[in-house]
Amino acid sequence: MKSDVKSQQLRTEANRLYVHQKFYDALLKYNESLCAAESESENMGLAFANRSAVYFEMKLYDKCLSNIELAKKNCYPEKNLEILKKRENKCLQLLKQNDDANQCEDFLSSFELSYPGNDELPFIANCLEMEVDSKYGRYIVTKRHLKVGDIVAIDEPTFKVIKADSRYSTCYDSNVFQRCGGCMKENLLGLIPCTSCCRTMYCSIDCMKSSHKRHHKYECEIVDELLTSGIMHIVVRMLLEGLSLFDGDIHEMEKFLTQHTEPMTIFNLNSKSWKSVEGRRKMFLAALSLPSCVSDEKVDLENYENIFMKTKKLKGLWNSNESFIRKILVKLVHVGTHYVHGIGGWSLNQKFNEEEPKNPSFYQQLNGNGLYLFCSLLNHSCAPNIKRLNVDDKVVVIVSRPIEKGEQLFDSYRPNFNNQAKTIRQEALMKDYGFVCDCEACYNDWPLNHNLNVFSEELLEFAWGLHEELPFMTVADAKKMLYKCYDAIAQHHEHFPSAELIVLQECVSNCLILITKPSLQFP
Ligand SMILES: C[S@@+](CC[C@H](N)C(=O)[O-])C[C@H]1O[C@@H](n2cnc3c(N)ncnc32)[C@H](O)[C@@H]1O
Repeated sequence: MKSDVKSQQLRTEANRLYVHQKFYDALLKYNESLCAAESESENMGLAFANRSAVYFEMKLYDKCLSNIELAKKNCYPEKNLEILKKRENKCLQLLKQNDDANQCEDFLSSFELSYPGNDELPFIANCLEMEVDSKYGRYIVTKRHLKVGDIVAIDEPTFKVIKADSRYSTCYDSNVFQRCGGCMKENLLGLIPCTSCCRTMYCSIDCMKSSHKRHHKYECEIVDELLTSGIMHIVVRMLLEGLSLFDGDIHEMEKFLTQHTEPMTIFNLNSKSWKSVEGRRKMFLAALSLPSCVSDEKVDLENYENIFMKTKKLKGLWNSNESFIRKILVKLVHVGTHYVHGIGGWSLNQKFNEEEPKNPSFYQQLNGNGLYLFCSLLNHSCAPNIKRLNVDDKVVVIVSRPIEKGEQLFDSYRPNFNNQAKTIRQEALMKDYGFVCDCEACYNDWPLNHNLNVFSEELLEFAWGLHEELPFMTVADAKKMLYKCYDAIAQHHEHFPSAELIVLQECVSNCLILITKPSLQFP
């Protein structure tokens, strides 16, 4: 429920954080205060104005000006206008002097495909193809030799949701107050609130309108429950976005799905048609075509039924076609449980602390969950030959060991062979994915970390030294070291699995994560 009293309280808390120069936490609180403000209340204007003060301090003059505009348009009290005007003038002067360099960064520009893209799917290298057999089901092979470090796909989520995750954030729900609920993009916390709920913000009116149409009109009243429901949120989101492709008509949706039963994968799609309803329907079909990994009986829909009963709209939907909704939910729960990947990223005020573990991956937080149709086709090996890297909401697929022409690309669904005993890995893979793993690590009983071979003490020392130094390196140095690691892994590949190569692989992961570290850090 929107509440001016709550909004005022939150703004007071934010002001306190601002005074102590805790600008990141202050912005989160101002955003929370904005979300809580009742419509046409001066609390909106005041929160936008105070947010502009934070941006001013951070020398983000463009953002400062746009927030002053928002304050003026949203009931900022006339009597205080002079203060805003002063800030605006100062801002305009300073903007002339220095370019606003601290805009949101385009990390993807550091990552481009290493080979020409597929004609229909330009984000997948044209050397990759899908094959099918009775052992693996569908899988991805390469039609050319791939080198360590090659980028072979930059996959986009077909469906995605923000996740409220308190693990590494300073403020519970911080994702909600720093990412757009529609496109999920980070925009330095310069968001506008949903007009109805207190837990959704957007980067623009366009994102707000499009989200409302696709899912938020159903989710708005139960957004708190959904945000903390884990996989349930993306399952419900997939159903609602699917439904929006049939203008909310569940019977039309059922008719369409009954007529289109042929399995589909991303390789049946053409990215040029993705914005059209026809294209989106095909994407929805591709999501529904993902095979179930465990039996349908294991899916319990009680929580789903409960959540549908919480709002009039969802209850009406459920009651209008319960048997079909149950059927499709079972399918989507399989998809949500076995195919959805976490979307990770850096916080805007994450700093390395000497006392914390020196592993950059520790500093990424979980921002959301996404369904990636290309990555969904990657089978498992306990010794994978690719690595997935989150860049914004995309997944960049990078070759981590040389792959010969005709060989399969393997991801890893579990801890790798060197980090977990074979029996534990195999049991988990059987339980969760229903197959017996006979990857080269399982087949050859490759050892755990402490029993790995060492072929060069010198290289091992170099690798460990780098591992220690990496968290404190600049992004430019991390980029240089990344290529050094790629070269060393390629050069000594025949020694795999050895301690040196395993440590170097971890250095590669850490270098890659460091490259996506935002240069702007809020205090
Ligand atoms: C994420 S999907 C991978 C794509 C899948 N092969 C398909 O046809 O859509 C996971 C499923 O693929 C199969 N799979 C994955 N890795 C495998 C492996 N190493 N050996 C056998 N089957 C595997 C299992 O059936 C598993 O439940």
